[in-house]
Amino acid sequence: MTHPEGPAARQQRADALMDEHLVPGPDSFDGEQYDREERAALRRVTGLSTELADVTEVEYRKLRLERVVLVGVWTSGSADDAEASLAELAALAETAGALVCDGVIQRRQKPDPATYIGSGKAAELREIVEEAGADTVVCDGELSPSQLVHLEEVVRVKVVDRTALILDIFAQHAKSREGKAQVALAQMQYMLPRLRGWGQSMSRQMGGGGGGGMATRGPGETKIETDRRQIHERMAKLRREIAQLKTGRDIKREERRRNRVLSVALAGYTNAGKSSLLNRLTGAGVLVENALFATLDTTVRRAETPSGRPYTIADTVGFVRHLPHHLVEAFRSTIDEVADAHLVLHVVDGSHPEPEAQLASVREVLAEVGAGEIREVVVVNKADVADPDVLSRLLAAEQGSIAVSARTGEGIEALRDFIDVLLPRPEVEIEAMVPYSQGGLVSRAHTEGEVLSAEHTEQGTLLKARVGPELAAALRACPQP
Ligand SMILES: Nc1nc2c(ncn2[C@@H]2O[C@H](COP(=O)(O)OP(=O)(O)OP(=O)(O)O)[C@@H](O)[C@H]2O)c(=O)[nH]1
Ligand SMILES: [Mg+2]
Repeated sequence: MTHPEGPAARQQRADALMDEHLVPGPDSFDGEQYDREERAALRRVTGLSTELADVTEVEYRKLRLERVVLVGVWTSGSADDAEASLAELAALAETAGALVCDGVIQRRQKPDPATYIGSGKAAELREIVEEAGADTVVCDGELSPSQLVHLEEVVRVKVVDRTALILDIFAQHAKSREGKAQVALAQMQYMLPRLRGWGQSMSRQMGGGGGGGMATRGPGETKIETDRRQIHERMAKLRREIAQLKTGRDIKREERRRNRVLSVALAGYTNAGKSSLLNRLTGAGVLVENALFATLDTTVRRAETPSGRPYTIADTVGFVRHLPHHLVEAFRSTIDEVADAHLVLHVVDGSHPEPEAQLASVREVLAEVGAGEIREVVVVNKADVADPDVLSRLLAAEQGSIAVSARTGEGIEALRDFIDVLLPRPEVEIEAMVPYSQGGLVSRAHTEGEVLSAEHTEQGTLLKARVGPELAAALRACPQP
C-alpha cells in the first residue's frame, strides 16, 4: 500500500512546478491563444519607434517595410550556403510583414568597407530597386553605421540589415514584461551608434577643424547628445528592470531546484517545432506558427514521465544563424533556463534543407552563453515530411538521437520513454522504518525521490525508496525498532 502524500507536500510541489505567468486568466482557456489574432492584427505596426516615443526626433530607421529587395555578400562556403542564407533572410523579412520583391547575392572576398557591396554593384542595386518599386533594401549581415548611410546614399531607399530585421521581429513578438524589456534594451544598444547626424554631418559642416568646445558645437549635435543621454538613461532603467525580473525567475527556479523538480528544456532553431512538441507532450495550448520567432517568452509546463515522475518542461526562444549579439546578451536570463535544465532536447527540423547547419548554429549560441556542456539529446522533428535519407543521416551522426513528428505523434511515446530514462534518478536505494512522528520524511521521499513501496506497520512506515544522499542520511538516522 502506498502512503498518501500529505496535502502540504503536494501543494508545495505543485507550486514549484508552476510558474505564475502560466496560470491562464479567468476568462481565457489559455492566454496564449489570443496571441495569434492579436499578433496578426498588430503585425507591421510596431517598429523600432515605439519604445523611444519619449526621445524626440531621434532619426533612426523605422522598419515600416513594405516592398523589399534582399542583398547578400557571399564570402565563403558554397553557392548553396549563400542561397540558403538569403532564403532565410526572405523568411525573416516576410515574418516582419514585408513583401520580398527580389534578392541578389554578390560574390566578394569580403564586404566592401564603404558600401557593403561595392559602389558599382550598389548602382546596379539602385536599378533593381527602382524596377521593383521597392522601398527598402535588407542586407544579409550586420552593417556598420557608415556602410548603411553610404549604401543608402546610392540606392536612395531605406537600408536595414539582418540585425535590425531580427530586432524588429522580436519587438513585434515580445509579450511578457521581461521579453519586452530585453528587446528594447537590445534595440537601443543597436541604435546608439546609428543616431543620425552624430559626428558625420556636423563635423563636415564644421569643416573638420576647430578646437571643439561649446562655441563650435552646432545645435544639431547638442540635440543628439541629449538624445544619447536619454537613451543611456533608459538603457540603465531597462537593465535594472531586467535584473529585477531575473531575480524573480531565479527564485522560482531555485525553489524548483530545492524541491528537486526535474527539468527539461526544449531548445533549437526557430521554426523547428519546439512549441508543437511542448503541446504534444503536455497538451498545453502554446502558440504554434509557421513563422520565425513565434515564441519569445519562456513557457514552463508540467509533465510526467511514463513511470510517473513529475518534471517541468520549458519552451524557449528559437535561435537563428547570426543571432544579433545584443539579443543573445539581452536574452541571457531566458537562455539560462536552458543552461539549468537536467536535460535539453535539442529540436531540429528534419525536413529543412540544412539541418546540420541549424544544429551547429544553435550549439554556437549555447556555447557563447556557457551552456555548451549540458546534457543534450537531438530530437529530429517533422519526421512525417522529412526525407528518409536525411533522417537516417542525422540519426547516425547524432548519438542517441530520436526521430519524431509533433504533428502525427509518431515517435512521441518513444520520446517520453527517452525522457524518463535520461532524467537523473535519485542515486540511493534505501529501506527504512520511519516512525509516524517523522512523517515529513515520507512526504519528502514522495516529492524528491521515487517511492517504491510504503507499508504501514505498528512501528511506523516501512519505506522502500530511491532518494538523494541527503535524505538517505536522514532516513538512516531514524531510530530503528
Ligand atoms: N509537418 C510537420 N510540421 C510541423 C511539425 N512540428 C511542427 N510543425 C510545424 O512547424 C511550424 C513551426 O512550429 P512551432 O512549434 O511554432 O516551432 P518553434 O520551434 O516553436 O518555432 P519558434 O517559436 O518560432 O522558434 C508550424 O507551422 C508547425 O505546424 C511536424 O512534426 N511535422
Ligand atoms: Mg515556438
